[in-house]
Amino acid sequence: MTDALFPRERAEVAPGAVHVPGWLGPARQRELLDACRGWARPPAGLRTVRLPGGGTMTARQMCLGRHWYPYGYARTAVDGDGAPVKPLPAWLARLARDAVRDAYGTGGSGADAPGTPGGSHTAVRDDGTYGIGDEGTYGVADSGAYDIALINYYDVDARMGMHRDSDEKSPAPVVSLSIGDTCVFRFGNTETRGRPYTDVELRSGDLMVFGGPSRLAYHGVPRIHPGTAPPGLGLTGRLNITLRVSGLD
Ligand SMILES: O=C(O)CCC(=O)C(=O)O
Ligand SMILES: [Fe+2]
Repeated sequence: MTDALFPRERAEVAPGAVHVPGWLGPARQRELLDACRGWARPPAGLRTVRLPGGGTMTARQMCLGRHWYPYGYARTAVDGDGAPVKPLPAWLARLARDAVRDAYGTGGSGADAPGTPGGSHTAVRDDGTYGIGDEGTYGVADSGAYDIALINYYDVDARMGMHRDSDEKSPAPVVSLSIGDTCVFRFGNTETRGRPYTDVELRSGDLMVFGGPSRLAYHGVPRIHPGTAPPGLGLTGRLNITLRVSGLD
């Protein structure tokens, strides 16, 4: 009921960090969920990530394109079963580009309406670069294609501590897609793990893009709200897909 009274709107959480609620429609969420179930199977499937300090991450993870481990990228699951990482499909790389366009433009057409132009104020320029207004390209202009996906699965008790996505060489924005249970996503600043930060509720289908001045901001997931996934989706817990440009050869 609250949804109907107060529709959630696109919001710039920090400069270059944009939340687009409901960007993925129900059909697109189900497609992504099905794809994730396939990628989660071995080889190089879902794994528990061990941290150098001896702890483990509570969110379990799998990767496409390149394998992320603390703290770098490899072509094989070096801290898992050692198998070659699965390729990032072209459709997922295109989805990332569309996400950047829609987050930094004004069209908000959503991923269920492919090809819908972003509107007269779209931030996609003639030379193919993006930006909010005239503030800059936020690192997209010179970047190559989106070539990495990190996919995190959170059960009810999983969290992610405040960290920066800093193992990529490209300044291109990080694209984050959420499926399943709602979470609290904490978006902070580039200096410290602490305040100031903004807590954003990410629900199934929501998009977050963070680039430009926010590309290296600390962020984390302090909490999952159990049982909040859309009833028809058939997922217990939360999946998050972050898409990145590696800038690696
Ligand atoms: O689950 C999320 O929303 C954030 C994931 C994240 O920060 C990461 O994979 O680096
Ligand atoms: Fe991150």
